[in-house]
Amino acid sequence: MSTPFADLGKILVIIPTYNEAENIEPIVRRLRDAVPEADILVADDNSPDGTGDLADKLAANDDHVHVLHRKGKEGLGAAYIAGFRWGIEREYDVLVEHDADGSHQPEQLPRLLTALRDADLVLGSRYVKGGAVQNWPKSREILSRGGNIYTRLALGVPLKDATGGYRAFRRATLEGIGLDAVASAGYCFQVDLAWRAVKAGFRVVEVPITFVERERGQSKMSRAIVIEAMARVGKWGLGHRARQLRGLVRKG
Ligand SMILES: Nc1nc2c(ncn2[C@@H]2O[C@H](COP(=O)(O)OP(=O)(O)O[C@H]3O[C@H](CO)[C@@H](O)[C@H](O)[C@@H]3O)[C@@H](O)[C@H]2O)c(=O)[nH]1
Repeated sequence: MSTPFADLGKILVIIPTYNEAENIEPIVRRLRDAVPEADILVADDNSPDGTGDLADKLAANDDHVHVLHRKGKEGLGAAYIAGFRWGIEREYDVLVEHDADGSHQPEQLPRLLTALRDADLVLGSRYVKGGAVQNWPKSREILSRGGNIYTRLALGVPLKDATGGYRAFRRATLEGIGLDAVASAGYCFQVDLAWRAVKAGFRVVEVPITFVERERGQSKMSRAIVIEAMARVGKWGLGHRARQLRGLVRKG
């Protein structure tokens, strides 16, 4: 039987988890309902609350669900890189990033996949027309909007939401940007990948999503993650501007 996204090939949704015991079952169920042909990979960093065991139980009852057990908490970026490698080895054609906590709505995944037909990377965007955030503390929204302004100024990327984490990649995009070179551990990993894709000339498209603040469990956002992002993006920006300047001098 043909499925709505059969033309895109094999789809893998990667869910990184650290202490998401209350969230993992409902999010997997919603994803399975929203896009039944997609496989799911839970990339768990040995969560003390038993998320990995719960994911194993889901996998035991559903061939579409898989679990990657990692040895300990190494950050969101490292968990995604491991998940991407797992999916690339198994020749998935589309690899999706998806939070476990309900911030990303599985029901909006068809929108991202539809847009991927004419793109190499689709970013779920809170800050394009039609996008939104729901129930976020004002401080978090200011941090997120500020982070995106900082990114645009530093790197000159024409993206409204380069920090968001709801995305669909073609396998060729991940292969083309070279995962070996990605060193960001925390959420700045999102900027890192988007920027590399833009620089490499891939078609990057933003589609509106509604990001909903989690109801259960806790965000892993920390001061260290913010500092890593500011330092790395600032450093990349300086390098980028220096290269531009050298180019101008050479031309002049
Ligand atoms: N395996 C693993 N998973 C992790 C880790 N840190 C966070 N996660 C998982 O990554 C997802 C997002 O983590 P949260 O801590 O809930 O993220 P957030 O603060 O809501 O941040 C979200 O929005 C940011 C932009 O505003 C995004 O940059 C970020 O990627 C994420 O989507 C959740 O499924 C969480 O369990 C880690 O070290 N290891």
